[in-house]
Amino acid sequence: MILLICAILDDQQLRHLLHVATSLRMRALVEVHSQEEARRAVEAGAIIIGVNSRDLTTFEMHPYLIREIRQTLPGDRIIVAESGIHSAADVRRLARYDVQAMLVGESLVVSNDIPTHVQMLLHNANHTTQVKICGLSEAEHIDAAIDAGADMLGFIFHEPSHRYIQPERVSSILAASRSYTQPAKGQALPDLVGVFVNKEADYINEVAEQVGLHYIQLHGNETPEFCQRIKRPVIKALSLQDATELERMEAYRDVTWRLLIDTPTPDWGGAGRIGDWELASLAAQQNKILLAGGLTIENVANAIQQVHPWGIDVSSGVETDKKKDSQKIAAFIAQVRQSENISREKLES
Ligand SMILES: O=C(O)c1ccccc1NCC(=O)[C@H](O)[C@H](O)COP(=O)(O)O
Repeated sequence: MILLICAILDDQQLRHLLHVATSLRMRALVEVHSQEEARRAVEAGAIIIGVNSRDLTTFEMHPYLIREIRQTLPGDRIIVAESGIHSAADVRRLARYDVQAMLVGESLVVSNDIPTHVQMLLHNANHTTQVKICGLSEAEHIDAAIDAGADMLGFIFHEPSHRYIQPERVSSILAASRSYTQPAKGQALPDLVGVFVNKEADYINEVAEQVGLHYIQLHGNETPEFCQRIKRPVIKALSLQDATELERMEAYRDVTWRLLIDTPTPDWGGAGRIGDWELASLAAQQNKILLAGGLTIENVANAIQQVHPWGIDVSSGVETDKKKDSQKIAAFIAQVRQSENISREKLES
């Protein structure tokens, strides 16, 4: 394998060296550090694209660059995340961006125990469950979610819900969150998810831009065609009534980022009711799903063990009297991580 750094090659050189590599049956890792370089790499025909978070001229780190660049790269390329990969949270973040490989240097060099560090990175790349805390509306609960290691934060833009938050308020509560504005060392910032029910596509795209949402969760009757009009990766919530409905998922597979399996309820979602985990586990065998509906500190370990979802989504289960509860948020996420450690120990024994 050879390394071709986009920043020091013009288009002609890049194409030529890719051609030479292919003719010698070598593979090329084409490294990029901007959207423009990513576009050039794709146009030159690069198959393996490395997104380096480190700016090689200033050595400054841009850990969230990969989130933006990944969304514009075609799904058939092999994506390698490069630089700044230290913690479990860093690796879970990369798993979320569907990168296929990671290139780790510094964190191994400075580690006192390289085998354990490698094991930790691999475990988090392959066996962790993404956690989304949904229905947030106060800075203190955003702090609690980030401190506990939440992977995604959800905001409800559905007016009839008691969890409704005005889009303009999201920026102010994020600005008021100490953990969001000044994350501790080793802490990765979660991605922001906006939850909408049967809203116009233009409105959703506008709110996404205004708030800086990373993902859009569509929780109503939105069709696969509608999902394609959304300018951010879509999480489509589906409430499956029975096994015949598993076919319905297929129509959404190519036009969404993830599917979320929720319990059918008249108010669309967030009702705190457990769904059919057997059905969800069939769905999880076919797709990377988020499991939602009535998850709590008490039942989440069983849910993960039975369903094997890619991620889980909770709202009511981390509330007391219909308000988010920081202690429950922390205990819920701790429970998820503990259940992963138990499964890892089982795998290793
Ligand atoms: O939370 C709401 O009020 C809500 C209203 C309308 C559509 C979706 C809604 N929530 C989405 C979620 O919070 C989750 O995706 C999921 O339904 C979790 O629910 P819960 O059973 O409360 O954990």
